Amino acid sequence: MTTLSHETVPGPLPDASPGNAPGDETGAAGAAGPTAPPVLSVRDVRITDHVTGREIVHGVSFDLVPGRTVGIVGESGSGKTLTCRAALGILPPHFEITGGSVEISGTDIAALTPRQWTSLRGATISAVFQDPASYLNPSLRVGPQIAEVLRVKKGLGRREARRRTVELLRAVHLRDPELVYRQYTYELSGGMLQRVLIAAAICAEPRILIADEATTALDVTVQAEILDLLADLRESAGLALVVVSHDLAVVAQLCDEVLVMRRGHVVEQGPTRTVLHHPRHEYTRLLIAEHEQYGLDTFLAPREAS
Ligand SMILES: Nc1ncnc2c1ncn2[C@@H]1O[C@H](COP(=O)(O)OP(=O)(O)OP(=O)(O)O)[C@@H](O)[C@H]1O
Repeated sequence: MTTLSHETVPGPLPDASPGNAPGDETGAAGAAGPTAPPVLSVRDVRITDHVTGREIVHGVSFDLVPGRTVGIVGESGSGKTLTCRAALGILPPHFEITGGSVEISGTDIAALTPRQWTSLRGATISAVFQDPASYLNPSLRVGPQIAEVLRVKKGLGRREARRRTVELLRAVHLRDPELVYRQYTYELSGGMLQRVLIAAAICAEPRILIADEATTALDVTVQAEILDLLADLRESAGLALVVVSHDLAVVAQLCDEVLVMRRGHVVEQGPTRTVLHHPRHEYTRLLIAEHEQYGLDTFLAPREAS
């Protein structure tokens, strides 16, 4: 992994993902290149809320290959999280995929048994969400919670699981991993917690990581570090990433392809640069205009000249 740097900070003006040469509209090839078979294939997915009988997500499609990143942006309530939860097999109880399909490493998830889901989650597809505290048990030290996942998913013994957990905590750039291992969530800052959660999400070496607003609650500098970390993991482990964000700057920094969602529809989709430089849909233009006040224009301007 590379050293994390505050210089890549973001805020709002990062460049697209590291493998992208200027003008390369196809984006980073990452570990496997764009022609590798997709690890995640979402085809015209529709999601219905059975309480209201209404379709909430009206057809989302994308393919994700190792080492690449797909971004999903859009206003609150547009269906970004539901789409991710559908791919993870964790839709809220009264929601259901009512059209299309999701394939993980070539397997249609509709055919998976609960037992198969259990072995797939964490080991093949994993996720980091916005609120770390809600995914870690506050009454247990954080290290043993990750070690437990390693024991279950990787069959490691107690001592080896502990050793590997400390290694993972170091890999996500926590300064004193031995100490963090023994700490409780309330003892950690937001940025530290988010790193712990990333360590937990990647501990079983998944091929796909979904980061749903994973940096939203963090200040700009910590957000930059976490984004760097995700980019590092993508490069070093060939992770395929799905990044959900309301922040176009985050998407500009990390994603090869972007989907713009509004009210359950994908209104625009394509290589990140094409979408950000030449938005075709009025709503995408609006999103970009909203970001310009934070400096996305300085990201866009040099590219327009190239
Ligand atoms: N557990 C739930 N129960 C009831 N309605 C839900 C639930 N989860 C999502 N919804 C509804 O489904 C729609 C899509 O929600 P979703 O969480 O996918 O949006 P989102 O784009 O991720 O929004 P945000 O950016 O605020 O997270 C919204 O109208 C939301 O209110």
